[in-house]
Parts: sequence; structure tokens; C-alpha cells
Amino acid sequence: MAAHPPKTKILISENKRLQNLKEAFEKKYGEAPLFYAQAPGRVNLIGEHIDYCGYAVLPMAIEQSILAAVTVNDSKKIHLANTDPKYKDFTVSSEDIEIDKDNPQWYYYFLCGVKGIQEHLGKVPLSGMKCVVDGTIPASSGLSSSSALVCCAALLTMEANHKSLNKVALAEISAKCERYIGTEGGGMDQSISFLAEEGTAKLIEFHPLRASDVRLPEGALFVISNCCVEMNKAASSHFNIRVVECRIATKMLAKARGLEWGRLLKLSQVQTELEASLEEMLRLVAEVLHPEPYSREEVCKALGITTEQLCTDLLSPNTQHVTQFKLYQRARHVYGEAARVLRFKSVCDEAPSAPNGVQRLGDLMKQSHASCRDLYECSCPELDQLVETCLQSGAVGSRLTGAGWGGCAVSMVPTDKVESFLKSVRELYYTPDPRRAELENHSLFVTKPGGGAAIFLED
Ligand SMILES: Nc1ncnc2c1ncn2[C@@H]1O[C@H](COP(=O)(O)OP(=O)(O)O)[C@@H](O)[C@H]1O
Ligand SMILES: CC(=O)N[C@H]1[C@@H](OP(=O)(O)O)O[C@H](CO)[C@H](O)[C@@H]1O
Repeated sequence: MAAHPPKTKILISENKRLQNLKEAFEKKYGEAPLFYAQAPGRVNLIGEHIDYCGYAVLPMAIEQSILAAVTVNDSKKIHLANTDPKYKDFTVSSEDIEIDKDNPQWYYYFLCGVKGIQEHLGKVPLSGMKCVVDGTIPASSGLSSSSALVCCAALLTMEANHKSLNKVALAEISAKCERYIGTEGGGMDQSISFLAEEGTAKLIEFHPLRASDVRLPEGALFVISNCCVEMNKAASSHFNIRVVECRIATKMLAKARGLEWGRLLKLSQVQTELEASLEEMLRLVAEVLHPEPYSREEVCKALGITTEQLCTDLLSPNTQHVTQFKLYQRARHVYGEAARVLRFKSVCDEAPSAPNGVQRLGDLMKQSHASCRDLYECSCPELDQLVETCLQSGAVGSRLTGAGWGGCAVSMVPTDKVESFLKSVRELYYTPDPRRAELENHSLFVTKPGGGAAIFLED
């Protein structure tokens, strides 16, 4: 049976962040926290925009996290505050949780987690809670700050209501309930936030959800750098447009091969039904789809559906305006990237010192970035410039990580070159631009695989 998130006793006075949070909580509510919950962000090493197509991804948790201090009462009110003054206080009745997709405020992410647990427990009345949230994950930068917040809220709601669930169940509930905010993500972020273990990256596979250890090569470290452009997924339609394009491509490929296309939703399902290899799927894309964008009319004609059916069955609420769909490019990216994840994993599975291991992984990262940039079009000029700078500065591989359109790159750097790499990226990317220079402290750092979500009690 899958394990439950750890519950650890901790000396608050020996942990600066917990100590500061405890003081903020006491100042805000005039009482001491009962317990703390923490959920980490993640960096995805390879496998971008393929989790929602059903394909395996390869992330690791990072040290940065969402941490919350909590007390419980019988008021049925949930009071939320944040250590960052830009996130305003909010109070809501636990019997009346509504999430406004058109206005993705920070507390709605929190309430996604609460609502997910409430529904799982069968709409039982929830305890009242007072919470202060403290986050160290740069927001809207591809390191999963939103999912860490959702996971933290789900975990603390379980604890506040004296219930417990295993990590897999919590990850599945959190992936499902984050969709209340409107983005149709695939579950990578919530899965690694709960299933991460210190010292190892994970191959996360779906249907059923499972995680296996991936031993990273000796002699290289992973460095995160933020291009300093933010992109909020829920406040724009970029992300859901890609989800919808993949859904339409699924239907078109399935119909062309005589499958029951009406019930298929993910590109991986077409592969499973055809019992084909990923290489064969890439050939199928080239045979069936054309590189020119598809109009709505062409999609409707090919599938034999009306525009109304396209809008209600295939488009999401925030993609109703889209008129063109790049099906060929998106499907090629997905099948190609799914194959790169498997190659990355098999290189890692070879002996840690296998010949050219680091170089081969670096090449896969470079190919992944090129595919995200050119086929999936989820990069941006600043992120491309940063990836180039990282390669010039000594990285063996570098790529955007997370949703993209801004945010972070992850680079693999030979351990003995890390110092010169950091110096060079600082000089070439951050120092010349005053805004970037100001953000550099939290924007350029070495990262190692961290542990998953946990509850802390004061010792
Ligand atoms: N420390 C935090 N406190 C409160 N809300 C946060 C915090 N960090 C992130 N968020 C919420 O998550 C949103 C970012 O979500 P999103 O754009 O999906 O980015 P990411 O890629 O980091 O998940 C922020 O706009 C904010 O509402
Ligand atoms: C919550 C959510 O929607 N997260 C999705 C998003 O991550 P981030 O916005 O980087 O957290 O983009 C990646 C792209 O690989 C995955 O699809 C993931 O599921």
C-alpha cells in the first residue's frame, strides 16, 4: 500500500522559516499554530506538456515550497492570510466554497485543495481553520507554485479534519481539484509534490499513477535560472489552447485509423489502441495531419461534427475564441517528447558513469527545448536567450521547464564547471538588465532532488 505523507515533530526554534511563520501567525491571530503543512515545487527535467496527453514525465522536487501554519476551530470559517503582503487576506465559510475561474486570486488555489478534500470526504462539514501561508517558489515561473499551494491546502485540510490518505490518493485529488481554477493540467506537479523523495528524481507515469526512482548521473548538477518573465496559466488561454489542440489531434488521428474516436481524449490512447511504437506514431502524424494550421471548418468537416459540438465537446470555456489549430506540430512534439523521456530514463538506468551519459542526457534536453520552442511554441524570446546563454556558459544541456511562455530554464552542468557557469550566466543575462539584476538572488541557483509534502508538529 502507498505510504502516507510523513508527520514529523520538529524544533521550531531551530528552523528560521518555521520560526518566522509561527511569529507571523501569532501576530495575526493571537494564538500559536497547531500544526504546519509543507508541499514542494518541482523542476521538470524532461517531458514537457505531455502529462495531460497521458505520457510519463521526469521531474524532481525542489527545496522551495509552500508552507502553512494552521489552527482548527468549530466556526466553519476558513481564514486565510499570507506572509507576502501582495496576497490579501480572505475569509470564507467552509459550507460555501466557490472558485471564480475568471479571477484566479491566490486564495482560490488554496480553496481548490480544500474543496477537493471536502468532495472526497463526501461533502461533510469541515472544521473551521485559521491559516497563514508562506511561499518561497517564484510564482508563474514553471516551478509549480500553484500546485504546491493546492497540495499544501489539501494536505492541511485532511490533517485539520483528523483524516489521512496515502500520497497517491492525495496527488490524484489535488490534480483533479486544481482544474477548478480552469487550467486543464495533467497531474505531474501534484504527483511529484507528494511522491518526491530526497536524493532522487522520479519517473511519473499515469493511469495508474506511479513513481519510480531515477538516479541522476554522477559528475553533473542541475541549475535553475529564471528568465524573469511571468506567465499566469489561469489568467491566459495559452495553456488550454495546447490541451485542446492535442485533444483535437487525438480525434483526427483516431478517426483516420478507424478507431472509436468519440471516446478517445489523449494522444497516448491512440498509441495504445493501435499498439504502435512512438516512432510509428510520429510517422502516422506525418501521414494523416498537415503542417498548415487547421480552421474550425476543416476540423468539423473531418470529424463530421457541428461548430456547436466543437465548442461544447472539444473546446474549454477559455478557448471558445480560437479559430486555428496547429495539430501536426503539437502531436509531433508530444510523441517526440514522450520518446525522449524514455531515452533519458534509460541513460540514467545505465551505470552512473556510463560513457557519454551526461552528454547524451544534455543532447536530449537540447532537443526537448527545440521541440518546445519550434513545434509546441511554448517558449518566449527571453527564455530562448537564457537557454542559449546557459549553453554558452558551459551547460551540457538546457531547456525550458514547466508550462513555459516565460519562467525558468533547467540546465545540466558538469560539477567542476558550476562556479564558472553561474558567473557567466550572471554576467551575460542578469547584470546587464537592472530588473533582472534585482531578481538574480532568487533566480539563479543549483538544485538537488528534495523530499515530498509533509506535516510538522512542534516538538
Ligand atoms: N506564496 C504564494 N502565496 C499565495 N499564492 C501563491 C504563492 N505562490 C503562488 N501563488 C499563486 O499561484 C499563482 C501562480 O500560478 P501559475 O501561474 O500556475 O504558476 P506556477 O507555474 O508557478 O504554478 C499565483 O498567481 C498565485 O495566485
Ligand atoms: C497545474 C498545471 O496545470 N500544471 C501543468 C503546467 O505546469 P506549471 O505551470 O509549470 O506548474 O505545465 C506542465 C507542462 O509540462 C504540465 O502540463 C503541468 O501539468
